[in-house]
Amino acid sequence: MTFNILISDPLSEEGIYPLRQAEGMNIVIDTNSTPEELAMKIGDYDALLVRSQTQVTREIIEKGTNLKIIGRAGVGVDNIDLDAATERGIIVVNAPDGNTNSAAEHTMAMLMSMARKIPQAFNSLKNQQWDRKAFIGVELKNKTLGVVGLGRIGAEVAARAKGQRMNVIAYDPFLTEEKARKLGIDFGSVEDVLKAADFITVHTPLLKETRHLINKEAFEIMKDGVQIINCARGGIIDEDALYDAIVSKKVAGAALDVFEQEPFLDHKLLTLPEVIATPHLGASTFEAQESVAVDVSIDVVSFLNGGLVQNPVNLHSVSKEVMLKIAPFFDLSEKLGAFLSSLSDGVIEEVNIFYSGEVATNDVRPLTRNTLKGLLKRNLGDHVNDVNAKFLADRIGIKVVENKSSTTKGFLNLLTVEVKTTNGVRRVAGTLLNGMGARIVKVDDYPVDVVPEGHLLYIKHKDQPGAIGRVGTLLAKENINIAAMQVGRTIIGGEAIMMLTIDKYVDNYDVKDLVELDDIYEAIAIDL
Ligand SMILES: NC(=O)C1=CN([C@@H]2O[C@H](COP(=O)(O)OP(=O)(O)OC[C@H]3O[C@@H](n4cnc5c(N)ncnc54)[C@H](O)[C@@H]3O)[C@@H](O)[C@H]2O)C=CC1
Ligand SMILES: O=C(O)C(=O)COP(=O)(O)O
Repeated sequence: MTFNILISDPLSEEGIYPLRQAEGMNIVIDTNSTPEELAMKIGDYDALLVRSQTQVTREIIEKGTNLKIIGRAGVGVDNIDLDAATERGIIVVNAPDGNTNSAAEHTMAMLMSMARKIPQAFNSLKNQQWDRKAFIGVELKNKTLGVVGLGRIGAEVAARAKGQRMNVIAYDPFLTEEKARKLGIDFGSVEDVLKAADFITVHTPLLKETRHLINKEAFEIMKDGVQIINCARGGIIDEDALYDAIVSKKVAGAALDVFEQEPFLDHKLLTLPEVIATPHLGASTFEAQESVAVDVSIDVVSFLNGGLVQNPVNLHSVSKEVMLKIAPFFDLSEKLGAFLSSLSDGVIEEVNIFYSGEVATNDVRPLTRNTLKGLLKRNLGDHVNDVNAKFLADRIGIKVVENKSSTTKGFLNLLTVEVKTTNGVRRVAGTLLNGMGARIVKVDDYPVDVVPEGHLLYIKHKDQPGAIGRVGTLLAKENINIAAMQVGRTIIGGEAIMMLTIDKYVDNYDVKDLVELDDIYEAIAIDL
């Protein structure tokens, strides 16, 4: 059997050795096609291998009628429409470890070049200027580096910065005090990091939550003269806000490897002398390119030959028998996890999943993985799936416990998920109603009956006349329309909760005025 493989971004020739060596692989390297040309020819291929430049859009995926696997020789999969791939049953694999070191080294190179104005000085010298006054830099020693996103690359950067005798403070939703202590760094909220740092470097994926994480408001709370690095993804920093912050002298320097729109030839940030930049070179070393290409090539060969893959991004792997019995619970389990990821705050330490009733007689591990996927997706993005969710939870240090029982408290089946964080315990329970789909039936100790979909608002309030009216009035002022509402309480006149389904996406900031009301204790936006 012969498989047609298309490589549409430049990959290391040494790295694709596993593909070249495997039998039956017809490899075509074509790195010059326009998106239209790619869409025309993709139907001929079984596998597509890319880096960050090829935009693997829904259109391309839908035209890939023979496509079985997409290999991303690198980390970020934001150039691949994962939903479209999953819908078409196309597995996406990436190479998450191969370029960590290179990206961390590039970040340090950018940090040092920026601090000592090396690119600017070099340019001046090339223009036949011997100018020693214009390029006075700052030392790194004893300065504070703020790291936003302490995953693989962020952690490597933190370790290197300590080698430069810098103090490091980091924020990551999965960073605990204990972990920070072990790494010899400080930890705090995003605000703490932004306020304390002389240099700030971001290392998160580009997600809904991280888009413009560094915006006008963020710049305002930073130290005067702060310097910024982005070697992660364009879009994490709001480029217009960065431009204004540099012009106003709030920000003294910026080192950028990635941009909101790539590639480009002209960029207004590059007109500022404080900005140094590289054209997305973080992973561009011989070592990293060989390593990531080897990793995806091995996965592509293995997958096309019916084997397992090491780095699946969207694979749903359950046996047929298990699938038949538990498949109806997949969506509910993911939504319970997603619900709790919004409801709970603090660092997640433990997840307890209680399976009751008939569902508990099955192997429920795929449901557990799906719950974890829902729970972790908010911070880790779309590369979390039911295959890698447990692995990621383990890696982060989250204890996961499955409990089974026959007691269902009146329901045929009941799934209860409980999350312990550094700030307390939160719980949500759901069931499948015969012929009526999924329902959330309990939030913490409060009974409710809520369809787990769309835009929800959880509000905890004092059970007294007028509370509901005040919430309605305030939401109306914000032009937020209520589509459905549920109230739950355990005792009359005590604490109670409202679960609202609303017509548009809001975040916690949009509903912050609710908690200013005397009888409202919590207001949390939940998007399912
Ligand atoms: N410039 C380049 O050529 C390269 C860029 N990258 C990019 O670097 C970034 C980091 O990559 P890795 O470290 O491998 O990923 P990773 O998945 O190991 O780490 C990302 C970390 O960001 C954290 N995070 C998520 N949301 C957050 C938030 N709102 N605030 C703070 N932290 C948050 C996650 O908890 C996770 O620990 C990615 O965007 C990746 O695409 C990676 C390699 C090369
Ligand atoms: O791995 C990543 O996320 C990167 O950004 C590297 O991108 P590249 O493969 O060099 O186009």
